[in-house]
Amino acid sequence: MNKTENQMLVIFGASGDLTARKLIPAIFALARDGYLPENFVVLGASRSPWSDEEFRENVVTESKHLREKIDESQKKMITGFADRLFYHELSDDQDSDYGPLKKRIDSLNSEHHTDSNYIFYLSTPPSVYGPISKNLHQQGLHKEDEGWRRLIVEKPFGYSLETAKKLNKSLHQYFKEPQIFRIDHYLGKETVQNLLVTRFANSIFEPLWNRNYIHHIEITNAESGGVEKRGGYYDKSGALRDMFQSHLMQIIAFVIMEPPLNSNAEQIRDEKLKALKSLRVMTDPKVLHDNTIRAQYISSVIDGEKVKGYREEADVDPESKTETYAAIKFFVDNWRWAEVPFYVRTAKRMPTKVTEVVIHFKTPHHQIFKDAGMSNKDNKLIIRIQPDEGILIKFGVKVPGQGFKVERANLDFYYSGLAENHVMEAYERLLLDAMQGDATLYARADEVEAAWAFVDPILEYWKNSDAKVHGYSAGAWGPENADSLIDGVGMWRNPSEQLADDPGYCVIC
Ligand SMILES: NC(=O)C1=CN([C@@H]2O[C@H](COP(=O)(O)OP(=O)(O)OC[C@H]3O[C@@H](n4cnc5c(N)ncnc54)[C@H](OP(=O)(O)O)[C@@H]3O)[C@@H](O)[C@H]2O)C=CC1
Ligand SMILES: O=C1O[C@H](COP(=O)(O)O)[C@@H](O)[C@H](O)[C@H]1O
Repeated sequence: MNKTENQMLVIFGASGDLTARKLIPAIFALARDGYLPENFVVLGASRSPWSDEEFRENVVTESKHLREKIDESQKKMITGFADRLFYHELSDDQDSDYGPLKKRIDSLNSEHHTDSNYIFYLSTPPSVYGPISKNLHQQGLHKEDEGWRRLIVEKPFGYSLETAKKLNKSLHQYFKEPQIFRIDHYLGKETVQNLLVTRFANSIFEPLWNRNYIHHIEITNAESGGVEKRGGYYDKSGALRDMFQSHLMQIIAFVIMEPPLNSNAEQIRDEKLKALKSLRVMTDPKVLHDNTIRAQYISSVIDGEKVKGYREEADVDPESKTETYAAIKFFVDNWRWAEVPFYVRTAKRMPTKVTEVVIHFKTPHHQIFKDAGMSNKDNKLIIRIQPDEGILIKFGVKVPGQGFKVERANLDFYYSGLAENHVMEAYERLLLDAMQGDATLYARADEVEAAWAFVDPILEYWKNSDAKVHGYSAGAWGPENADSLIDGVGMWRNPSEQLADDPGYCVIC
């Protein structure tokens, strides 16, 4: 295990939703599981006029988010944990606020022996990432003379290629690239990391991982929830910016990248960058028309309850054209993937919450059992990212008895079946990595820009053309024409069922 040095975590946006819902529960879990160093404190900073005590109550002792995640035996640890939390009020986020903030950091550092090692976590609206970094720089808090200094930046990272470049430029004025950790919580998911292991640690997969054996690849990211309380943010963003540009592009990069020289952060990120740069950027309106679909959920009844349509959600423009469903077909212009189509869809208000990658293999060139019941779409590798994290392989077996009747069979693996099956939450894993200075699972500046370079023309096309915003009933698998995108190769897999329920003989369950 890497060493976690004594340190202080300074969270900007400490009074916000993310801090209470994800960050503090993740830090608590790290403390509970013995991952924190001996000397460790959290300093929350935001404009709400809270005391240390109020901060501790709001995010720890009275927090429903933390209580939901822990059992009776862990409740005893809460008080000791809360004592490691402090709060500093920024009066109105003025430059003049940062002198007093620096003093507070210095005094906590001497009192708690955090060895001048600081992580600054930007969990504020993106518009203040630049100003906060500038102020930290002005106070000399970027300098690594005594301890080290790191900056974690939340998503969204930019709104377009241009704004992402501007943000990178602005952050690079104040911090060096190796100090900057751009978070993408999907990279913290165990099964996303397992994509690399599946591919590069198994000689039964890697030799097949190319255009010679793979027919097409399908990725589904579905959420059953709607926009919840984030209508204001989401209406300016949409599914392509919110999920595709970040999380799905990272998954795509892991699926298509070449083997890195080793598992070091820079080697992996170099290969991801090369992979993202090899996506065929679509600019021709006809190509964009034929290969992209956008849609919005419309009001419907789910389990006897009426569910609002997207345009009726709070803080959403009643005439909004923002997509809550996006499906994109694309190609990758390199030797490994030439002519292999990729189909990726992401949406809110689908029948279930699921994320999976499906590798569809080609049929054997010479088929001696084609009249024996084996359809040509039967060899699949399904990598289930969430829920029921695991892997399923589908292949043909002979039905016992006379003759050669072929049926599909499943071979599956579930993380839940492992004796050691504690799957770390994404934020736990990523925070621990940043505490240890490991940037492998964080996005680099050039990667983020490469992802935007692919997405930008689609957004531009949707904004400027009259490309239709289709409707789909909340709780359905997208608009009626969703299948038209993929019908050249079959149908979208229905991922509603648990992996094990997928039809086929269960060979090892
Ligand atoms: N919530 C979530 O599930 C997710 C959030 N994110 C990202 O995390 C970040 C925070 O999100 P979330 O917690 O939901 O947002 P909230 O609106 O709940 O919180 C924002 C926080 O920033 C503080 N803040 C607002 N304006 C300023 C300012 N000018 N200077 C300093 N602090 C400011 C607010 O506190 P105060 O008013 O007291 O200053 C508050 O603590 C955003 O970038 C979001 O996109 C990413 C993924 C998921
Ligand atoms: O970043 C985001 O992710 C969530 C989905 O995350 P998951 O881990 O629950 O799959 C999404 O709901 C949100 O809109 C988006 O901003």
